[in-house]
Amino acid sequence: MAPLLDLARRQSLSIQLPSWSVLPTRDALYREFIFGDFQEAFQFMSQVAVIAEDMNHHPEWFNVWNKVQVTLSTHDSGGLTERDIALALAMDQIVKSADES
Ligand SMILES: C[C@H](O)[C@H](O)[C@H]1CNC2=NC(N)=NC(=O)C2=N1
Repeated sequence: MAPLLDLARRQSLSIQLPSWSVLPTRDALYREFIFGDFQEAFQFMSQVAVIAEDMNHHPEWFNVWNKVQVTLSTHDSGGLTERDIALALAMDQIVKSADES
């Protein structure tokens, strides 16, 4: 079972994951992604799905048209672990690559 992030690591999150926030109500990362349309949003979700399966670490997400609201937490550990950071970074990389293409 992955260990929960320690305080120092939590304090680094705002630097490493500037587009994400830690929810006040639970130990989880949150980001809302906004795309041009549903097709782009779903394409993003499809790309994440492959990575999530590879990592065996899955997002909690909600999609309405061009928006994807993502919450990340490690259920087996009951809160934030390095696995959540890794998946968040992977998601950021997908949209960063898309923005640059
Ligand atoms: C059985 C399976 O390996 C576990 O349930 C994995 C799957 N994906 C997961 N995803 C997340 N976010 N947290 C987990 O603890 C987790 N555990």
